[in-house]
Amino acid sequence: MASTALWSRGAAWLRSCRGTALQRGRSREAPGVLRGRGCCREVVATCERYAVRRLPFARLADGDVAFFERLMPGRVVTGEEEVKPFNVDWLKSVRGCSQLVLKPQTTAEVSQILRYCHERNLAVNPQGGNTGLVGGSVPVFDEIILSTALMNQIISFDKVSGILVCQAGCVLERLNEYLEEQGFIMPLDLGAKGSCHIGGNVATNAGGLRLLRYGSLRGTVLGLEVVQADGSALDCLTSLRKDNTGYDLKQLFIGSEGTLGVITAVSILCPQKPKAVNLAFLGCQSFAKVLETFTTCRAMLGEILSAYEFMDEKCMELVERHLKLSSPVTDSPFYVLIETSGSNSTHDEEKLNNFLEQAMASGLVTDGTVATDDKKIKMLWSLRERITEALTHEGYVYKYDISLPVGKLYDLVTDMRARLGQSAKNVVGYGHLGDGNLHLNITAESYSHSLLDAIEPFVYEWTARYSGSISAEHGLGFKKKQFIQYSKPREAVVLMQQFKAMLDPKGILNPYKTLPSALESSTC
Ligand SMILES: O=C(O)CC[C@@H](O)C(=O)O
Ligand SMILES: [Zn+2]
Repeated sequence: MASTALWSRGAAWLRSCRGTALQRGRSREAPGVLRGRGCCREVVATCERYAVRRLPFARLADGDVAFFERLMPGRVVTGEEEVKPFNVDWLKSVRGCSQLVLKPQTTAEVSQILRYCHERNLAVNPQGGNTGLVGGSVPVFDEIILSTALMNQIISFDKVSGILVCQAGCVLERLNEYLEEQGFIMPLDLGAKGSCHIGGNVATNAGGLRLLRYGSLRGTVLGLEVVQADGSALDCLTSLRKDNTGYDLKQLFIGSEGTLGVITAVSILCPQKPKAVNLAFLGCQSFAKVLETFTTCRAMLGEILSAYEFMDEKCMELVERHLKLSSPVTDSPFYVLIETSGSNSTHDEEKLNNFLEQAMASGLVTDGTVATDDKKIKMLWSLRERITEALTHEGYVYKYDISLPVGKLYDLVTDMRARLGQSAKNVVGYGHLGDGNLHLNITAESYSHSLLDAIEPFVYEWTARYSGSISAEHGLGFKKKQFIQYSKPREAVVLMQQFKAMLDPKGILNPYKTLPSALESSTC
């Protein structure tokens, strides 16, 4: 974590980067190229704001397309309409201008694609299910899109060890369904499970709803197969739980957002499917009570506690209004979801009931409902999982994914609300309280530069003041990369840039993402 002194230096570093590069950016090609190719207003604005300009990669030529068509006939997409959905992120806030999507099926094909692009100096945007929220999964300019959509084979599952080996393009929910049939589950669960790919999950080190119980992918991913920028395959696809031979290289690729290599296969340790799952959905009258309820339930439920999520009343109002869902618990400023996963339903229900009785008696909780059957559990989870979707109905959404000491989590929402007053439509807070992860979302009718100025860098300064992280689980992608120094000291960023330069000397892999580029930092 960056110390306060380093952070102050970091802020000055950022300001000087913006000043210098902006002036250069204006006189060069980026904004013109973007406008000419129909990029959306926000990406033009963001490129101007952070002086992102197209790096001197080669431009796609007819000969390149012909090469790929020979390599994988029928899996090369060039039609403008067909390429369109791959060019825009799920939030529709970042839009690239790629003219080519490649859909390899094998690691050998990924190798051949990257070897060719490396030689030709063509930039590549690796893309999984395209569910990212920071503009990391779509091209910024005309990068070739390398989609893992057809790399969707399960390679093996070992029932004794619970280790699954699969290709990177497997959809998370499909993997979970497959495992459930064998009495196991994925250690990861998130709202986008129906479309996100496991390779993308690993590349962003996605956190999600089960992290409290099963830990992060940094612990559950045992091995990776990665294709490097020059096309050479790196086989670290071990299924060993213990392996202390040299550096753990896979960790470098977990959370690297496709900037260091393309993940083609994953080996992952999967937990046993719990025999009994219960869900309590409760109303609390203050955030202090949300915190105390967490402390109490953790102490009383012990190892069967598998999730502790919270949302504020504004989230609930939007979910009910836009998605026509109806909450069985109402009239509370805060709501919490407490999930238990265990092996004995009688024992677990008894523990949960004891906790609920105490929580009600002491006034921690004022209302609530408990679900033990699948249908009701799913319905209650959807009130929390679909907040992201509900927010998109409100107009433009400014998203922040912050790690903080748990006691400070909601203060940021309150301070932001006071700061923005009527200039924002909604300022809402929800997230993975058990992991100290706040999702602060601000909505407005449409994108506005002045509202962004009121939010940033205030939100990052606030986070750094309490030694938090400006990206808990979504990554930095395109939208947040210029703010990395609020959470990392300059020395760490320089080291990261050195790793990038070593593994991808031409910078062809997911350029303009995750790190302030060497070009920009060299101007500082
Ligand atoms: O939309 C968001 O800000 C959060 C999305 C996701 O991480 C969640 O926890 O629902
Ligand atoms: Zn989340």
